[in-house]
Amino acid sequence: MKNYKLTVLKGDGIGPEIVDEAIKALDKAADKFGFSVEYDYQLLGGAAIDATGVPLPEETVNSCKAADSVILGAVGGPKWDKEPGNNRPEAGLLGIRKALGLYANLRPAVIFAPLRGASPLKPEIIGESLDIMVVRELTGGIYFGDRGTEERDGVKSAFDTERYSVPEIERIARVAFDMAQKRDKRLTSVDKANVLDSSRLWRATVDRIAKEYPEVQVSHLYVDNTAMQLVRDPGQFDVILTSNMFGDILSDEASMISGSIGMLASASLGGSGFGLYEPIHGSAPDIAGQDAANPLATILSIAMLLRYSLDEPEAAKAIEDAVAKALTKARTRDIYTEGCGAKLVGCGEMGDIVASLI
Ligand SMILES: NC(=O)c1ccc[n+]([C@@H]2O[C@H](COP(=O)([O-])OP(=O)(O)OC[C@H]3O[C@@H](n4cnc5c(N)ncnc54)[C@H](O)[C@@H]3O)[C@@H](O)[C@H]2O)c1
Ligand SMILES: CC(C)[C@H](C(=O)O)[C@@H](O)C(=O)O
Ligand SMILES: [Mg+2]
Repeated sequence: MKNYKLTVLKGDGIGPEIVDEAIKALDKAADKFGFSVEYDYQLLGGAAIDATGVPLPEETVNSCKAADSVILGAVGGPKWDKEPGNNRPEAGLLGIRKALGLYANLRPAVIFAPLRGASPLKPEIIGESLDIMVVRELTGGIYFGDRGTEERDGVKSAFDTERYSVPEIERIARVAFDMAQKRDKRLTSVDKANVLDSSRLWRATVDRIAKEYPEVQVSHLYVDNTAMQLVRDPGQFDVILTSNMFGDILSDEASMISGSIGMLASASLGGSGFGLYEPIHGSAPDIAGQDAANPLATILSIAMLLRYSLDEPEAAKAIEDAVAKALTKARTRDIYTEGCGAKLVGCGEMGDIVASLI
């Protein structure tokens, strides 16, 4: 029997609640499809600061490097907001992405049919279906450029630098083009080339890589226009290729079209089979500990893990099908609407229902 070794980083806030439900689904899928999973639980973020003084302990990095892949909940919360920038929980998250070389972040925004009424967009705007893949560069750009705070002549200032090299753009562009080639063959590269040098290099590099993929139809949009187009006509997008910060912002926007940020999964990959799987949302301190969080983004991240890293496509599909079925029976608060026909449940019950349907 195949045995997979996974490092699990529950993190903070709702992190432990949603990860527990995701593990339930994975264990059920393992039973059903005949493989086993070993978990190594490690600390990241605020939980790691409390226990060790730093958001990314070396033991965590070592465990992740020795694992087949990593499952992550979310990090951060008001308790640690006063930590210096390089010791915040979020610095731990950026640190683990960088340490593992996970430069490609896939964030699929799909709408499950039962949730059409939960989307803030009108049905005629959503159209028949919605299936957008945001490909976000994850280990470069302004998140990792030179930064600092300084004071001159009594005036304080701070700066962060957006910097991209040609090889960084080339490798993320290839991920997005490969993805588009397997999907509807439409790729939109999003930048701010009317203002930023880094975006002009991005655009020129994407155009050069595009020549390797003659079947893929490429367009370029400015990020401000993209934010508007996503709610005007989301169906125009297939694959969106963009930088670290623009991808962060646009994927939160795209998530809402699918009904809730609690629905959007993600895979962070580095060119090998190894990956880190996490929901795109944060630690939601406002609902932590209330059994109110939607665990489906994390459960759907497990489906991505099974598909992209563990090569268990049938188990992945079984989880996605179970989520689709579960949505007709039960909903957490964020996706519940009056008259939807499903019952209002907490995080734990939602996880139980999904697991029972696998
Ligand atoms: N990947 C990560 O670990 C990650 C991502 C984003 C934010 N954060 C951190 O999380 C903390 C809170 O940030 P924020 O409030 O801006 O973003 P957030 O995503 O945590 O929450 C935004 C809103 O969405 C709701 N929400 C999020 N996930 C939900 C879920 N699964 N089910 C139901 N509702 C959900 C929250 O209740 C909140 O109202 C901050 O410390 C931030 O830095 C971490
Ligand atoms: C918490 C933060 C560092 C993180 C990011 O900006 O990448 C989050 O918003 C995300 O989308 O995963
Ligand atoms: Mg984000």
